[in-house]
Amino acid sequence: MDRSVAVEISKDENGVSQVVLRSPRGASARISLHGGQVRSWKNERGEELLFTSSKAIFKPPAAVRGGIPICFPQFGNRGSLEQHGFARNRMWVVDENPPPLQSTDHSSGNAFIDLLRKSSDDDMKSWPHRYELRLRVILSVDGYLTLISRIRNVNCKPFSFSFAYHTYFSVSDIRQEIHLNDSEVRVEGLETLDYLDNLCNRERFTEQGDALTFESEVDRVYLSSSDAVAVFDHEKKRTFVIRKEGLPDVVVWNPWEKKSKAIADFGDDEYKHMLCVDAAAIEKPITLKPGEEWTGRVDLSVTASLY
Ligand SMILES: O=P(O)(O)OC[C@H]1O[C@@H](O)[C@H](O)[C@@H](O)[C@@H]1O
Repeated sequence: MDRSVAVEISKDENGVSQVVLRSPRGASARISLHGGQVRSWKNERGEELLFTSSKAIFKPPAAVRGGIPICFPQFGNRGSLEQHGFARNRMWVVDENPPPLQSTDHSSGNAFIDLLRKSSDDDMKSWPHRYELRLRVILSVDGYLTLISRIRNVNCKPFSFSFAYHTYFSVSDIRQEIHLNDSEVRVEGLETLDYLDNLCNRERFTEQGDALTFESEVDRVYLSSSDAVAVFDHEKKRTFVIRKEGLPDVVVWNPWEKKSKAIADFGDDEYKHMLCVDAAAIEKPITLKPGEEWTGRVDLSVTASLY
């Protein structure tokens, strides 16, 4: 594929560069250099697959409420840094000459872009470590989205970090109570796992249900999950499949009614139409010695449901 056709670089309304990837069949993904954040992922019919709040603030430095913000080097408030770390609030650059990635074959016509964030003096004030964070975003011919992050320690001492692809999926209506007979939105692949409940001081519980359905606020970190998790959306007749490598944990978050009202850049009723399911490394932070590199990969696919 002629890469120049599949990848466009332009500026958004705030003058921030953004990259649009297009598949030959009409799917697209838009990535902003603000936060290295995937802002949009559309299928071949032009339907948006990621949620973005109608109250999202697009002016840097705040992260945009929606899409796929990158949480690094901290997840949530589990540390002394700002919530979810600083990577999502910083400017990234296009990496014109990234080191080769062994695992991925792009010869089949996938569109992709490489972004880079290097530690700045600002970062060093709160987190005194030199790092390079590379992100490759790939849109396959089928319209599937792959994000591969590589973090390298370019320091002379070890450091540890947490990481998450904080993925806001767009769903029809998450509320179980309005669906009498069926779970319109449910998550499978987390059955029997232990999780840390952020709503109960991170206490550890074991998932009992066959599938996760939703009737109130959820804020959990599922531990050591299998490498595939699925989000079924009955009404939209589609299923997201999240496959991951190097990312043992899965965050599931929905703020529900009361919390939504307390989030300034989030509409009061928008909780009904979003669900965050994040591939992440949280419980056991990753430690890198000088010169070492870590890779965390997520593959997001969406299929039409068969029911
Ligand atoms: O408002 P933020 O910083 O984007 O975070 C949103 C949520 O992100 C989730 O991943 C966390 O588990 C929640 O605790 C948090 O409230």
